[in-house]
Amino acid sequence: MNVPGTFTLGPGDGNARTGCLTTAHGDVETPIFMPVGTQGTVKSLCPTDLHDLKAQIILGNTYHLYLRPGDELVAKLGGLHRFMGWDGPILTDSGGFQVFSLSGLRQIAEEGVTFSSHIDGSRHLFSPEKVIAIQQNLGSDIMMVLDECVPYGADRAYTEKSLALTTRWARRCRQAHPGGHRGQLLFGIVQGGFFKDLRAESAAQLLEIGFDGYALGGLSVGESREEMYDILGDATPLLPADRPRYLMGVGAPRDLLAGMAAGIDMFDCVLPTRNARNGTLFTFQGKVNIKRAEYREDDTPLDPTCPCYACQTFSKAYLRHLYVARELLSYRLNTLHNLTFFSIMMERARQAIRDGRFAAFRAEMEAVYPTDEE
Ligand SMILES: CCNc1nc2cc3[nH]c(NC)nc3cc2c(=O)[nH]1
Ligand SMILES: [Zn+2]
Repeated sequence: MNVPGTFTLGPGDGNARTGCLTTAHGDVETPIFMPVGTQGTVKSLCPTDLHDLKAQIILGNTYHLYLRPGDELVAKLGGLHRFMGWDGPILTDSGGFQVFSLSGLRQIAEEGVTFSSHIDGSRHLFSPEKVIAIQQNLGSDIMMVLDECVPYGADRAYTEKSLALTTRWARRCRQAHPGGHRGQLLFGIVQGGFFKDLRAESAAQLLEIGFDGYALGGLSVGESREEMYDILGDATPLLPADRPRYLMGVGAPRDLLAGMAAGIDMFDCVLPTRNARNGTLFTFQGKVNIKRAEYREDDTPLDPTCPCYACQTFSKAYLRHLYVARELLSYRLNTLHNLTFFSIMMERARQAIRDGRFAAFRAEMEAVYPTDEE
């Protein structure tokens, strides 16, 4: 068993690469898509479902779990793995992004960010030290530093000032969690908005501090696809090739392919789980909007090539009925299917990279997923 944090590169194809990241709860084959389990659950699924669809690692949100049920409680009950019954790797974000996108009345200062809970309005402070303590309590295998996700459209002066603070926070996070502490890894987050020189500065500063992996933050925040790809292509090579590279909040099939082509190893996005709940299903023949009337009498499976329980057991007509009737089973079957699709797509991508045919695989998928509006 390798030491947590060991990252072994496998065959590559252009900038795309395969790898294996060792964590305290098992190895993760990359490139990997991480299902989002915001409040200690991937909505509507049991951990057994996640194992069945070959999920390797899931994401938990520090902001939510800190507010409810509380990180101290989770620690007292044995940590997040035991609490939620998931024995595989868990990555927790640092809450920074949720604070900026969910809470009200937030103030940013040297000490950290103060905010009001979206649940009961109570006031809280997330300092670098605090978010490290929370993630240590949760016992996640990969922790993220506290950062400011610079809003899309921020000017250079704001971006520069924010970057300097984010780097000081990253240093404080590293000091609060020295390398190898209890096998929990710590990833830094590159910011710098859409200014390439600031992105380079951010990456260099984080490298100097030294992290177990490096994330690209501040993307998928409302920018156009071309703006994201421009920064992606420019910033990814700045991240050390021998450490995992994580593109936060991405994404649609097309964006996963672009990320892998640029050399990204890890992804997370609410798309498959959120879209499942609004009836948008992903198949290898393209997207299916299950609520459409055309499926009312369609007795065929959603995707005959899909091994998931929903496709092996039910017709589109039934899936449509459940959705229209707002039945709970609709969320479960749709989520099972969408995460199975993402899991299979990533497995096929890893194999395509190993076989040196990633470009062909990407073209094949893009023919089916031309320009996802997401
Ligand atoms: C770990 C918390 N920090 C942190 N999370 C993020 C989550 C994102 N999710 C999206 N699009 C859905 N962009 C993101 C950027 C960041 C980012 O810049 N920082
Ligand atoms: Zn399926």
